[in-house]
Amino acid sequence: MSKSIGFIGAGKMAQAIIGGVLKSNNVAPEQLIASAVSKETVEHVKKRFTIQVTTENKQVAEQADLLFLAIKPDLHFQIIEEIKDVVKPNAIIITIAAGISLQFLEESFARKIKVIRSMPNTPSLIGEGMSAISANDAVTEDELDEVVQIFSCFGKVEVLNEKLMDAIPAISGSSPAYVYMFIEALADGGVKNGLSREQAYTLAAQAVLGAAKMILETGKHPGELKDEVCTPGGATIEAVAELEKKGFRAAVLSAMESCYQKTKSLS
Ligand SMILES: NC(=O)C1=CN([C@@H]2O[C@H](COP(=O)(O)OP(=O)(O)OC[C@H]3O[C@@H](n4cnc5c(N)ncnc54)[C@H](O)[C@@H]3O)[C@@H](O)[C@H]2O)C=CC1
Ligand SMILES: O=C(O)[C@@H]1CCC=N1
Repeated sequence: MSKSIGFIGAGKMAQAIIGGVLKSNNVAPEQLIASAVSKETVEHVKKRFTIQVTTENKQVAEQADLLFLAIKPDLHFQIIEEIKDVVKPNAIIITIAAGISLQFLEESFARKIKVIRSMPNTPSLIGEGMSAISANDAVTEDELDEVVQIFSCFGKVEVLNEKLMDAIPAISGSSPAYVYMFIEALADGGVKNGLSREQAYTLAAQAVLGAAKMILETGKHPGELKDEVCTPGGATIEAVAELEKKGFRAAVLSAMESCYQKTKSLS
């Protein structure tokens, strides 16, 4: 990959993608450029990743073949106004924002332009991201393959019909937050039972990682894997019964519904 990759916005998610792309060794730091408003942020990003940085969004837009809009949803219109006349004619614009549709991007640029709607997540930083992407019809198959390759540098990627994109924050974009809450709660329980904090985080996080990998690598149904842990008359089924009584699954579904509705309201 020899193209220039630009990021307008250099916050948490942009840095996770930059870190993941560089970790893959498929892209050199000189190919990346990022802009942010504050000098502190650009200096921090430069020091952390040794990529090009600027406080001028137009400089990124002029240079990038693949241009990530890594800004809050409500800033898209304003920033597209700022850059739309200097974006390269064949550039592919990739938003990572919740709720920003392909139609909104096309209309904001007010011309036929190659646009991709994506929803990554923060584990991209360590190459374990999960992203979903959707392209408009101006993006060719070869270009989409190239974008998939970039996203694959920092994790798994699914190409979806855009009508499913509002569902993605709830299941994989935002869900690391709920998983961290679960790990924190597991660790609190471990500490309550006498483990050190450090031991508790290691034990809890590795159990979650291992359980997730069992689903991906064995292809077994999560219910079957759960049943394998529950010894008849044993300790696990007591915990499972308590989680059911306290509405664990219902709480997750209800949280996801709130996330989905909020995502839809952002569009
Ligand atoms: N944090 C997460 O886990 C995920 C976030 N996203 C999406 O990523 C986007 C950014 O979110 P975060 O990185 O979490 O936020 P953040 O607040 O960490 O980063 C936002 C960045 O935008 C920059 N910015 C603000 N105004 C600007 C302007 N006028 N010109 C250039 N840059 C400007 C800020 O300097 C900052 O670097 C959001 O749209 C969010 O929906 C998507 C998936 C996961
Ligand atoms: O909280 C948000 O709106 C973004 C979208 C997915 C993760 N963070």
